[in-house]
Amino acid sequence: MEKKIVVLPGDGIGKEVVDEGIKVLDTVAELFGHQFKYEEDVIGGAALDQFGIPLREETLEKCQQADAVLLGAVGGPKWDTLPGHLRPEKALLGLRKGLGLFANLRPVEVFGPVVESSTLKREVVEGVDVLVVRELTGGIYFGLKDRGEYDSGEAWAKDECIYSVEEVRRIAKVAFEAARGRRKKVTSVDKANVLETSRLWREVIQEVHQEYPDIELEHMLVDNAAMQLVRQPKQFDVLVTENMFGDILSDEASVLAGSIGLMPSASLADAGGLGMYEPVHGTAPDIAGQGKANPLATILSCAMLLRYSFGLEQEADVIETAVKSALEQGWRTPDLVLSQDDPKSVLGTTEITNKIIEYIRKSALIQS
Ligand SMILES: NC(=O)c1ccc[n+]([C@@H]2O[C@H](COP(=O)([O-])OP(=O)(O)OC[C@H]3O[C@@H](n4cnc5c(N)ncnc54)[C@H](O)[C@@H]3O)[C@@H](O)[C@H]2O)c1
Ligand SMILES: CC(C)[C@H](C(=O)O)[C@@H](O)C(=O)O
Ligand SMILES: [Mg+2]
Repeated sequence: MEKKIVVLPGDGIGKEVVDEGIKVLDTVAELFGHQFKYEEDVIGGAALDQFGIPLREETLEKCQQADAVLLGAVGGPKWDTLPGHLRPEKALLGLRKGLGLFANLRPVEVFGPVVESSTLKREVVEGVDVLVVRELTGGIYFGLKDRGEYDSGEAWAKDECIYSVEEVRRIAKVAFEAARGRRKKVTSVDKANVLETSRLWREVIQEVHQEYPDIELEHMLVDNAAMQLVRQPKQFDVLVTENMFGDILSDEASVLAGSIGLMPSASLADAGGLGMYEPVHGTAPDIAGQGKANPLATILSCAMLLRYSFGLEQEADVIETAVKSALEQGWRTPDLVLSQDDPKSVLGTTEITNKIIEYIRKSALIQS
């Protein structure tokens, strides 16, 4: 199979982890006889430094013509004082909107071997398998678009939260469809006791649910959901929510998995459309340049890329199994080690990737 992947490393650890993801994709391509062509471009702070804007029109066009996009992360202290429209993070929003990527899938799986990396009790997190379906191109992130912005020093600032019926309907369908292939339960998270957009959200979710009588639906207010997620996470199967709640709850859910460095994501458009794949975490300025960022979230995002954009199930499985094998054998990055007394073998970004590649090669050998 021949495919074109646009690679956008971004800033901070973005580049470090994306480099590792590409090594893994290259290994899979070699072993399974595929040809992946990469086209790299700058976005976020890197694009600001080079071109004076966080997202260039030609970058968006390149992505539109690609088969998939692999992204690291954007932002960092260097650009924190810039006005809103120049923030590196706006590049990400521009890409998501420009590519129509309204459905963000953030799986939260607790890998058995790293269950001790979670700060929560073993019996609470062991076996957790939640899919967060986050609406990605609506809500308060986009409401104020083209209507001006806050200038530091002004007496007030404003963000608008807007959702249309259609925006809610299409993400509801993604959630119910996903639940059909899982444990058949959807928890819709909103703030319907206060927000008008949440009242609309709840009504539309209920309406779409009529088409999915085989799926159990429950509604939960977001403050309670934040609490339930760490109190009793195994009650959740698919959790569907709006843009900002999904951002916050998915970072919170990373505590179940043991580290945000283990959390992959896929951002998808309508069925068959382009997909963008990125770790859930940011540019981690506190550890950037030290060779100790956990690349597994990006490597698992590459597996999602193969599965969702290229339909390469077996190749995706091989990557996921290799990640599990490396963890089972006790290999860890520093973020997964809670105590200095832990006897686990701690590896850097490149070293743990090399282990994953070793396991991928071994499993391909066994299968052939
Ligand atoms: N998708 C994105 O591009 C994205 C996502 C989140 C934050 N950001 C940006 O990143 C910058 C830093 O944000 P932040 O510090 O709030 O969040 P962050 O996710 O970058 O870091 C939070 C904490 O998690 C740790 N961490 C994150 N990823 C890790 C990894 N792979 N391995 C080991 N440890 C990891 C960091 O060291 C840090 O202690 C900000 O500019 C923010 O806007 C970008
Ligand atoms: C950097 C930021 C715009 C982004 C978001 O809020 O969506 C990030 O936190 C994420 O989770 O992908
Ligand atoms: Mg986030």
